[in-house]
Amino acid sequence: GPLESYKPVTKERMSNPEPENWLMAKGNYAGWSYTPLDQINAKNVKKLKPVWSFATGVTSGHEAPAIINDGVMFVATPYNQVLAIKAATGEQIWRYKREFPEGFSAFHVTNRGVALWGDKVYVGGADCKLTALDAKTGKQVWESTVCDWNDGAYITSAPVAVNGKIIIGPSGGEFGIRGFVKAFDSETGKELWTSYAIPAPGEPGSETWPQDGQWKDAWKIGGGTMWMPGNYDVKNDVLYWGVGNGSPWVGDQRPGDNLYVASSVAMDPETGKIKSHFQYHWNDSWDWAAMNPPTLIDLEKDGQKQPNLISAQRNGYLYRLNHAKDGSKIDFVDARPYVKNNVFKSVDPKTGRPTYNEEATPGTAKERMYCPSIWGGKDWPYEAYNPNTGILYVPFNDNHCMAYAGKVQERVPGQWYAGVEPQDIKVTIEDGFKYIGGIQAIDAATTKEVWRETYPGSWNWGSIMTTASDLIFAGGTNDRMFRAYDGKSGDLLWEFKTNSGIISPPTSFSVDGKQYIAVVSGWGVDAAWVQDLMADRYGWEKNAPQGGTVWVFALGDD
Ligand SMILES: O=C(O)c1cc(C(=O)O)c2c(n1)C(=O)C(=O)c1cc(C(=O)O)[nH]c1-2
Ligand SMILES: [Ca+2]
Repeated sequence: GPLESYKPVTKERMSNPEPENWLMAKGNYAGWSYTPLDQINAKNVKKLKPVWSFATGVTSGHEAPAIINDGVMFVATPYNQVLAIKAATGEQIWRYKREFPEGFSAFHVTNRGVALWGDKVYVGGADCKLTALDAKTGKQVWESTVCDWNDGAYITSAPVAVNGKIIIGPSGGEFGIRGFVKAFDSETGKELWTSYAIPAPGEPGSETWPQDGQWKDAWKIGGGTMWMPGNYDVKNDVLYWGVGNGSPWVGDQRPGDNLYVASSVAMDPETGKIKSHFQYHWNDSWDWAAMNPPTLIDLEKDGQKQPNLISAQRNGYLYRLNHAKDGSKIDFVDARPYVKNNVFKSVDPKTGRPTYNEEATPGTAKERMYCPSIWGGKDWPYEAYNPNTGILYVPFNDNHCMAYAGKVQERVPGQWYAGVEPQDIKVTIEDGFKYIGGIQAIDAATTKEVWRETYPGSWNWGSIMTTASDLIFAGGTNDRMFRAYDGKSGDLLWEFKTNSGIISPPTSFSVDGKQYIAVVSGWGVDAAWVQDLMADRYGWEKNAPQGGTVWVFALGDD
């Protein structure tokens, strides 16, 4: 039956999440994917055993973390389902399910999880809906429309709950969408504001788009979808959000820098106003979205304040930035490649602006080979930051490149509009490659690599979680493994083969003083797409079996 009691989620709790809970996608507003729990440690992690598992009954890629509030777990699945489960025992409390409308399809049918606020659970539907559910019963309280799926937009993101607002951005960067985020009132579902990633003519930044001529309307279909959850600076009340790739991918069909494509933006959560930005690369022509916002860190070394934003971006560079407290500016600090990038000839040490190798910049009817490929040094999976050690853990993919030649496509609402057909993309793997996927541990204070793990036979699509006991947990490989590593040395300490491959972020919680680790196994979407390609071409293992299952682990007796 329904829950008798439920602990409401307040601003105070979201700002300082209790160690026993995992109240939002990345565990805290800063985006750390870190648990303060430390019962499971390097000495005892070998005793980790599954305590329960639960088949969601759904296929397609499961990218939602298990969100936990006071012993209640919420898991979103592809195809518009949400499960509420007793976190310690695996007993189902309720299941919410909503059918897609007739004729609906989306390029990525996946979901990156729920948001919690008050006594409700919020979930985005691929068909452009944002739905509020009663946390006790799973019954719908309100539903609002975020985007128009007939136009090619769809939702995969987890919403972000800030100050009683539910904030979410749709996808559609390959369908000629003009990206945006919207905020809704958590109680009523009333739409409060919309913030576009691409300025309209006359707005600041519009001068970076064609003003006249053949491409003068490029801004209306210019991409820049804001399809991953943002991070939030609670103390200073500033939201940091990521902006995706340019549309079409071919940059010469939208001459100019194209703000705020491939940028991080700082926004006022009250109004959605963009206060400042940093653009990682201008006139994106590589599908190198900057959809993940930087991780907010607070580091001091030798009495010196360190840069307060860090991220491994899809373009293959690791960036450190400094934001003004009030969000009014974002300064470049430094950048270095963490995988091979053959496009950037240099990066201006003052501004961070790259110069390009034209030989690696595709254009209309101009085929060029570039590295990393569209999936980047790192696609959407979350990096993790351990505040005790100052180490950033980056799930990465290296040694992959691709070539394409752009063409002018007519934009038809709802249809593919990348300026190249998917079957004409030529993905190549570097001759004699030793690995593709891996994990890099990077000291945030120096950007020096501390260790790296590499996967000879797999890409890595696994978000990372780090713990107060200095372990990291990650899946992401095609062999269905879920693993624990020593965060300092990178030594593999434990692994467990699940039903399918893991592309959902691991989380941790405790009930009655006992620590658990949760992860959802369920291979699909781009991880599966690229593995099919590797199987055909390099004889890799065929795809991991499909099917979503929630796994929960705890220490056993031996
Ligand atoms: O431009 C966009 O709007 C957009 C959306 C999404 C998505 O919503 O999942 C992906 C991408 N782009 C993308 O470029 C990409 O590589 C990608 C991988 C995945 C995935 O779930 O495995 N989604 C997406
Ligand atoms: Ca994209």
